[in-house]
Amino acid sequence: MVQSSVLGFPRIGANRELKKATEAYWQGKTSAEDLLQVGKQIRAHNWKLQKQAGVDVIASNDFSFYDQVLDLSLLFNVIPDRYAKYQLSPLDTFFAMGRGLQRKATATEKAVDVTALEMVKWFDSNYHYVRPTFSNGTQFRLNGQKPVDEFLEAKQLGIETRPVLLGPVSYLYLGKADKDSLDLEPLSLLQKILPLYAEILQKLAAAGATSVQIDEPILVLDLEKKVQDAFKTAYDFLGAQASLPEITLATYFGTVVPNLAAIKNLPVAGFHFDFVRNPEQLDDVAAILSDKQTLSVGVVDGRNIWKNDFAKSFELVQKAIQKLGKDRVVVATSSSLLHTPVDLESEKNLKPEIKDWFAFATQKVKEVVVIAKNVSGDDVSAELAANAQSVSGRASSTITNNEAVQKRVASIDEKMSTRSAPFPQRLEEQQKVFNLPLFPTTTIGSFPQTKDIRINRNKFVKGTITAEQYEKFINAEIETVIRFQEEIGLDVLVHGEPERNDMVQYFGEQIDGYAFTVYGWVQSYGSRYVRPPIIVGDLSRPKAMSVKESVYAQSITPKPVKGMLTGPVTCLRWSFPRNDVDQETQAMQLALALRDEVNDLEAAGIKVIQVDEPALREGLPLRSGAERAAYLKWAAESFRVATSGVANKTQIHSHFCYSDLDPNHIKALDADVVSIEFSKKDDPNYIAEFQNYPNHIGLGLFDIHSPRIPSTEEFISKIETIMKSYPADKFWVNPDCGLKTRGWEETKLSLTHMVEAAKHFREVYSKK
Ligand code: MET
Ligand SMILES: [Zn+2]
Repeated sequence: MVQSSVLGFPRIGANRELKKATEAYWQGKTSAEDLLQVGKQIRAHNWKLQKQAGVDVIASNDFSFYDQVLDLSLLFNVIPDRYAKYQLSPLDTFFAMGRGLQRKATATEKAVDVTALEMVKWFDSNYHYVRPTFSNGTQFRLNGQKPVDEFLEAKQLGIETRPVLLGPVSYLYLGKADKDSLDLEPLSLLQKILPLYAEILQKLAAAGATSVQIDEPILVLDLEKKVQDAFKTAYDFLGAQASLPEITLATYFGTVVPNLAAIKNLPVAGFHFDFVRNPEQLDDVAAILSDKQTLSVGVVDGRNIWKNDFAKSFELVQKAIQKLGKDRVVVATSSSLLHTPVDLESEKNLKPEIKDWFAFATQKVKEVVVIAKNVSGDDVSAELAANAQSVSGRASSTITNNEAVQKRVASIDEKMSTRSAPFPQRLEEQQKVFNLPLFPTTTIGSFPQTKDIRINRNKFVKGTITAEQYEKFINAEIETVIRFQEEIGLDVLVHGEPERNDMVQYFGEQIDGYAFTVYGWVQSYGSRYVRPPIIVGDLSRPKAMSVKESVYAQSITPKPVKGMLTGPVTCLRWSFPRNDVDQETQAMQLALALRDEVNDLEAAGIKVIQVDEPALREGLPLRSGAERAAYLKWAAESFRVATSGVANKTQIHSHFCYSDLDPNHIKALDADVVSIEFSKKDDPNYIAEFQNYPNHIGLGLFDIHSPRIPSTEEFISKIETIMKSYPADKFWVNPDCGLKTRGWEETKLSLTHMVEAAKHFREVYSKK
């Protein structure tokens, strides 16, 4: 029998139980025990679901209350002193590292004030992990035994699982040195951390685990020789330990072929690779296996929602079987299913024709089993026939094709993607319009999405309030936001985005060619989940999408109000894209829709327009080379197509967050002003990288993921640090990102302090 394997299952619960439980705990409404109980229920549910579907290899330790990388930092005691010193419970230390903590002293507890660790994109996905942060003083030791506890929990339910752990080389490589130890090279800690891996694996073996999945996702990156060599050091060490479970070394989201030398001859029981992204790697990877090693063939996509094409998957798995034999091949998901929504069956509003094209995590689990059964010789003819029908139905559907859109994309030329004057000239014309002071202040767009906003939006969606009532409500919200910004003296205002459920979904709903789910949530970071819209066909904009709200906001204030749009690359990346049309084409279709919107905003009197591209970086192909160069070219071009239809005096802003951004990547967008997430980068080298950025830039001054309120002095000292290597005349003052997840109280104070700091520097400079 060919075995079936699922590398990980979404942990948020079918009804976002995890979000509700963690947030209630953070707000002090429930106890730690309550929270732990919810985690236990979700895990049990997920394991049983997979067991019942007939999956042979089910993962454990794929659950986390915040992030699986942060779990490992807690497990290995990689806890910077600024957290450890408060001696919080392990759970609270964990959350403090993930999201920061600011707590006033009480009769029994000391005050706590600490920012979050850096959060970074997980490869090219929209998931974010908390970056392991190492110091010279880090005391590695095991802190609890989460993987063992969860293995035993499943065992008690009668379910044998395969624990999953992020591997030592990837764990270190994805981390960084803390600001007190900048010379520390994380990989130099390998010898210190390997004994901990051995220890936890021994404990797992003692608990009855016969095999483990160790993820080394960095094997799909360009790796220097010393990183490649670290694999041999690490796995030879583990291979030499007595009584460890068998190791399946897993990697995904790309091809492993350029790094094959690093994993050849490693003493592991088998490998897992992603054959959805790179089916062509089969011959090369099969060639390096020793004759006992198994190959887990990832053919069910862990990153998208399209139904598997069984015929294609069989062909690939059969090919693997021909090379290796049935008992050395495992049929698997390409990666963890963390990146897919939980269950398609919850969706009642999708058109049946379209719904038939999708598979969510619960359906993917079944697909893996069907494929394994079929190659094992079991009769699954009914499943095969249904699958073939839906695959061919999608290919020939009229929903997917719009000729007018295809023609317009073909007509895009150089002129459409170039502003009519270079930046210095545009700036001069813009200064005449805006007459902004030095250190102009602005925000990134959204203001707190209060409960009241959500309640009214729901009422409107359900039809219990009329469109007029809803508009009145939204306008009142906009007015509150405008008045507040005027009051504290911000220079370039925003309308606050109260009408938006989500920055991509809001536009997607107004663009033809998209489909939407009701329950299709996917974890983005911590308790923040997104519900990516699905691109099913050619994309076009039937009418203006954002003009009404922007025009209203501008009508009630003399200060400039930014029009706010989500850029083409971000709309693409934060949707589930089509897999039958290339990404460039989808981005250009979106760019044209946005170009019409930008032009409409300008015509309606909006003088500053921000087109956000927070996902620009995550779309970057993981390896350097032709594919990456091509991406950078079309990504920048799509932004310019969207924004180049305006006059010189219209100021185009853009915004980036969530990632290490290379200033060279954003230069080609030619936006007049960009804002980037910056507050958690305590790295002077990173600031210096932006020194020569030609246009204006605002380096984010506070972390909007944390409720923590920085003082005016803190802002001043931050700005001072940045100014050591950054010119004052290009300096914008703004937060890291939008404020939608924050409360009003902290928003008011943080922004007030930020504006005070800007005013301080204006004074200083007016005296110079
Ligand atoms: C993730 S980037 C968010 C940008 C958006 N304009 C906002 O302020 O929320
Ligand atoms: Zn942002």
